[in-house]
Amino acid sequence: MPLKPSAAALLRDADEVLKLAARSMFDTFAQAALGMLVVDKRHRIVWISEGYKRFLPALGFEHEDEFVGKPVEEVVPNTLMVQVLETGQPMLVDLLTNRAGTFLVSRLPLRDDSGQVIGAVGLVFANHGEHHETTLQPLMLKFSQLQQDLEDAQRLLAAEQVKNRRPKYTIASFIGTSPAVMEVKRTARRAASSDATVLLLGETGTGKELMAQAIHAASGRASKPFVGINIAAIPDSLLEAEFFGVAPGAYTGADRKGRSGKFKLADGGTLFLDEIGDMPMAVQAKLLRVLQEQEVEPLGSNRVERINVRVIAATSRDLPAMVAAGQFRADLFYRLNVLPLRLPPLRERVADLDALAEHLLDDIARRSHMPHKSLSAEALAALAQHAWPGNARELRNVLEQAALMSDGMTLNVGDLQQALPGLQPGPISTAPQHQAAALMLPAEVGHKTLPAAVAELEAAYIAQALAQTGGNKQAAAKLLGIARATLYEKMASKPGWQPNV
Ligand SMILES: Nc1ncnc2c1ncn2[C@@H]1O[C@H](COP(=O)(O)OP(=O)(O)OP(=O)(O)O)[C@@H](O)[C@H]1O
Repeated sequence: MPLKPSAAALLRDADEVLKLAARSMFDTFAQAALGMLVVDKRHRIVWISEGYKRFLPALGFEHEDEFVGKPVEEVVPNTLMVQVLETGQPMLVDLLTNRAGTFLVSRLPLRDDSGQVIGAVGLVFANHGEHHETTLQPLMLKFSQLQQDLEDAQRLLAAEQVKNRRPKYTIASFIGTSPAVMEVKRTARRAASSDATVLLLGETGTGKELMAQAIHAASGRASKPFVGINIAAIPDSLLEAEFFGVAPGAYTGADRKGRSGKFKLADGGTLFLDEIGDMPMAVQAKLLRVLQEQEVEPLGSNRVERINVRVIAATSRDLPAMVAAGQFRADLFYRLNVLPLRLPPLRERVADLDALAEHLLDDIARRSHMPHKSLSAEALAALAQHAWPGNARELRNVLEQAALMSDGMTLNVGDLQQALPGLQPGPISTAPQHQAAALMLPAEVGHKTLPAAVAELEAAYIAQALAQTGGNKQAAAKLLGIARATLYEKMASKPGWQPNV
């Protein structure tokens, strides 16, 4: 009768079997996997299998001894081995993507007799690029298909974004015929015909972004993208990635596949840098280099990419004062200030108020599917009294609220006061009467040509009609016996036209 083994002997045997099993499994995995590596608890690679050596060139290493001994996170981009060491939790199946390719991997912690994590083993089972006859092939094929679908979707999205980046505005969309605006538009047309950097200066809401899009649309780059970036809206720590992009494998998380920066997205077109005065000094130095070299280096890459981008910058801040205070680099300021364009605040071009309000009310009606509402002459006179610190944007908001809250088709001072409680009624100008009086026939003909005299009479006659109809252009056109469009044309052709102010 065979001897019954003692409990102690059984335990010893089991321990032996387990050790043997562990060693044999280790050898089996080392052979079955494409590659295998072992790290110690301080993250250092202590061993790699024969198969793993195939990945070294793609990871940027020629010899095993340059790789072994290094912390794993430094030499294998995007690895999560450190997480396994820190949590002691295995990751049985994961996809790892880095500059060597995409791989199906497993990561297992190694523990000592007391259960302490003393290291980890990483196994590479399948390489997405290679088609091995393995049981994992269906899974990798599925992954391959999904990745292809994702790339197709990204390409479609990028094409859509380029379409959406086409500018919405032209120089004619910048409403206004006051002398200040006519001068701005003339300079903008000149700017559009060159590739020089434009610096748009002006208070908030004066139309800097609109003008940037308009210059792009009138330039030779109109068919290429217009890309805008609001520097004030982006945290300082993310600005560089936003501008210059991120190389694949440089980061984990959302950026692990890399992404293009705004400079690259705007290649061939125009990059609009809004709120340039809010740019941190460290990024200013890098921006200056990109503007001078027309080259960008994505974060985490050691390759520079050539770009061809026209820059339009804008700010509402006093850049020369910031330069004097050491808050803005003088060299960058001079590099940006090639073609400065100052957009006048609304209070300096009250003559445009009527046309701008009319345009904005038209736009508000179109977007909200409401009927078009007009302003009474008193309402317009009251608007002319206001200082408009928020400029056209503030005017738009006031008109939008007033249009929404009022029932009638004509907005009066009371309607506007609901949206802008401090609004004061203003005097209605009697200028047309003065002009009409001044048009009495002179004692002698000669100091004015006939066309000039006719134009003067026409302007005064139109002004008189508008005054009589309380600024209602439809009614004024009727009184004058011309079409409304003709009236607009005539008004637009007269710089500085101030019918009601
Ligand atoms: N001259 C103009 N003609 C027509 N619309 C205008 C004009 N100026 C401004 N607007 C309108 O006013 C709003 C604000 O303009 P925009 O965003 O271009 O101003 P901004 O100067 O860039 O402002 P911020 O400095 O606050 O960014 C927009 O809806 C724009 O279409």
